[in-house]
Amino acid sequence: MRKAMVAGNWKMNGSLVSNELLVNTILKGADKLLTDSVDVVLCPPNVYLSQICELLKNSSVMCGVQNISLHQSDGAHTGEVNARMMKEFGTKYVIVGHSERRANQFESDADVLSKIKHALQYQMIPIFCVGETLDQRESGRIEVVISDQVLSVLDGLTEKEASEIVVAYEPVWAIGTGLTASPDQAQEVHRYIRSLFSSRYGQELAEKVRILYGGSVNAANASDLFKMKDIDGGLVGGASLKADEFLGICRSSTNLVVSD
Ligand SMILES: O=C(CO)COP(=O)(O)O
Repeated sequence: MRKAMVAGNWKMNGSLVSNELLVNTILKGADKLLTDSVDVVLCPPNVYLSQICELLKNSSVMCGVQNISLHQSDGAHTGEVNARMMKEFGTKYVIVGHSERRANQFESDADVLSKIKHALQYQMIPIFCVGETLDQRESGRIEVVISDQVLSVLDGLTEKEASEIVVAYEPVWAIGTGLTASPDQAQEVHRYIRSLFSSRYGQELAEKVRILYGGSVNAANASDLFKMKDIDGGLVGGASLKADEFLGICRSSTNLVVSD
């Protein structure tokens, strides 16, 4: 059975004061009943990692990061932070291949694969993001784009590594736009992603992989999305900066329809 998961990607937002208020309010609402049924993860900007990990220390809410360096070894890489350093703070998850980094930092599929491998080497779970642009969707290329992104990673992973990652389907046109994919549109792509895992590694492994949806998720639309068979939770941007919205999304995910 797949455990639901909701991860908040704070992107480049926050301050020492606002973070403390946000995390403490989330912690008040994220009781054991909730975190027993959904993995709740907060991914702040790196500079706040120490603060957030400290605030989360005795809770069942987990900490993640938004990126790790492509450079695995310590050394002369000005401005970079590697997986080993993140892990020292107790970081459990790392977002890899987000469309904003693919577009703005020119991260390639090969970079994404390297980062996934670095993360796994330090026992961090990668949240591997894929998704098509509006142009790609409208020109009927969703499956080509998604399979290129997914297979370029699966081709470089062992079966064990593939079983350890989380996938996030984030249609680029739905990120930060208020345009959410409909539950049916999202389910269709999630089912396709799972079928790619299944063709490569068999149904049993594919059924264990968690596939999150991201793109304008909020407390009002989350439960309809999370009811879909292959949607196992969410990767949330804007709404993760508001405690009530984020907790509402986490609660919706506990209604997940999961397979045995
Ligand atoms: O990019 C996202 C999460 O990684 C989604 O962002 P929004 O929820 O703000 O659309």
